[in-house]
Amino acid sequence: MIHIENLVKRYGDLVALNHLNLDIHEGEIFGLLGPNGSGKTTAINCLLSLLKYDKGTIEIFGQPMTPDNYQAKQQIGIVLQNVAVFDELTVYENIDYFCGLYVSDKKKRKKLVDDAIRFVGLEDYCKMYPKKLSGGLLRRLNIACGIAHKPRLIIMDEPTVAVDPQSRNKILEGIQKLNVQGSTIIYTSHYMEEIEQICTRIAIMDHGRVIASGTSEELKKMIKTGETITVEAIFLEEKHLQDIRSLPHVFDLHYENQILILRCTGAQHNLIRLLNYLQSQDITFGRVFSELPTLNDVFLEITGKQLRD
Ligand SMILES: Nc1ncnc2c1ncn2[C@@H]1O[C@H](COP(=O)(O)OP(=O)(O)OP(=O)(O)O)[C@@H](O)[C@H]1O
Repeated sequence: MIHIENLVKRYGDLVALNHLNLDIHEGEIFGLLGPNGSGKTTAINCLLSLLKYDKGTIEIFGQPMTPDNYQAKQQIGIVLQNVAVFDELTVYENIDYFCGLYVSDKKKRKKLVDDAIRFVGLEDYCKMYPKKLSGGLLRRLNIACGIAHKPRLIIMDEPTVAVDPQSRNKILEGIQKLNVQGSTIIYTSHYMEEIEQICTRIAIMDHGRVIASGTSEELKKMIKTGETITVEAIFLEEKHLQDIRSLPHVFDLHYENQILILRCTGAQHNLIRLLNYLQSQDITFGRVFSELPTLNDVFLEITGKQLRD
């Protein structure tokens, strides 16, 4: 459905997209995950022909995407980071206005607007003006305005930034529902939990290019980390650290402020082996937990830095 090849976008000397390649297929909830400044919004803006780029090609629905490709634009719904609604119009009127840009038939439009209102759970707020809405409700309105015309492709750029957990869950559930109803979705975020929860395929971006892509499971299989074990309130001497470092399957050890963090390759009994060792040395400790790899581990291993700022 979307083919982006070798896309380069510069802002003066800054290279925001550095030979970006992306393929997105019909039916996916495609997640673009990356830290602040990695180029997600720039990529979306180029895809929508809102920004001129320096090099590369973008195809959408099998045609080149250009500023005057209105046929393609009609089939796209956009929910951008900044809420863009009219303060002079009520909730209902706002959604009706945006839907009216695509659907002129009044009867058909009424049904679409009603569907969108139900969809984001704004039934009780139809007559309210945006200024009276909380941040979370305003975001939901922003989404309803972007998706009411039931587009084939929906692009959402960080729709949950600064949203309360209840609204966030509602938004995430809604995105999955839209996908089931037939829309392909591109979802950008720097929240890896959200991306993991809803996306069927993920591209991790850093410095304007894709550094890894696949399903969440595929991405996690690409890395060495199979398990991260944390032990709190533990006092260890250098000799212990050396012993622990040489336990089977341990490939990285971090010890600071009496917290031990061990990264192990995917193997059974890593935790038991560590606990047996601590017991054999009469070492006391507080909380212990073992975690499976996260997308942050994928990012950390590939780039050497955390996904979060
Ligand atoms: N209009 C602009 N002029 C100059 N530099 C820009 C402009 N827009 C973005 N940049 C820079 O381009 C890089 C990519 O920014 P972009 O907003 O695409 O990243 P992002 O991954 O969407 O980040 P965020 O999660 O913060 O939205 C950053 O270094 C940013 O500072």
